[in-house]
Amino acid sequence: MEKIIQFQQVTWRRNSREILKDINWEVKEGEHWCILGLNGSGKTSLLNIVTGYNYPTSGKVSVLGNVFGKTNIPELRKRIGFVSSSLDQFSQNLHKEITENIVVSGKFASIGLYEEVSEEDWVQADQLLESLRLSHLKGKSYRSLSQGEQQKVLIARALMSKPEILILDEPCTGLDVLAREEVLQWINDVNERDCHLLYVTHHIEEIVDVISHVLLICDGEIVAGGPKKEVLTDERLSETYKIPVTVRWEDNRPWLTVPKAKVF
Ligand SMILES: Nc1ncnc2c1ncn2[C@@H]1O[C@H](COP(=O)(O)OP(=O)(O)OP(=O)(O)O)[C@@H](O)[C@H]1O
Repeated sequence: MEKIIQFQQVTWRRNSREILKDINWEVKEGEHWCILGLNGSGKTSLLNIVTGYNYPTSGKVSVLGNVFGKTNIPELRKRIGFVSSSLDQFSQNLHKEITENIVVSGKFASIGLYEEVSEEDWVQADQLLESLRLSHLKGKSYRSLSQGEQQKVLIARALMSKPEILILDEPCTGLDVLAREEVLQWINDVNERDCHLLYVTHHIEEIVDVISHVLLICDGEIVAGGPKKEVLTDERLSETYKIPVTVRWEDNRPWLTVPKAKVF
């Protein structure tokens, strides 16, 4: 089985502080991972190594068969889709655009359309919108969409370049309960493509069926990584979140209970 991501004894140091420590992690073909950890635990730093924005201080990294240090990172990045709230920095441009323009722009890693779009690209965007059940949003400006629809459009945009890895960094932040369930169900359904999800969240109940594996990080170190049912235990999550917690499963989805906390 091909390895999609492989970290071997990876550390990442900044200002003489070890932010990631001795990370050993493997994502294999067909696996979809969720990454959990407190604020500042190192999730973004880890993902920035996958996308080549951070370079490991020591250790070995390979992504999609490319060994870091011997590979063309910009070329590799074209094979990785990324949806994060940091896209907000483009929001002024984004809000004016209509759905299909935003989706097709995913081909060029831009927000506005500055390059010639071929007939083929429009057909692909059209097919994508249809297969993702988003055709009804065509012609509508981004600003007129609900937050849930906006998230779906950004994910569709990331899929336009047919990524082999899709990073979703807290895609449900800011959504109300109903919109969140809709987006989660949609992610669950649409992920029948040859694309490996890396899903970051602070809410374990967002670990829907499609996510097969979980990585727990605490203070830059891996607490556990593996099949979700093995990893999401009271003990390991309590260690990750530094507070006693209990997990219960409902319809194959985990939920967290936190005991009454002392508020200082
Ligand atoms: N470029 C950098 N230089 C110095 N320190 C950094 C850098 N990037 C991240 N850090 C520090 O590394 C630690 C881990 O940060 P990181 O953003 O990876 O955490 P995170 O788990 O993604 O947090 P959050 O859930 O809040 O997004 C933090 O203490 C952060 O301040």
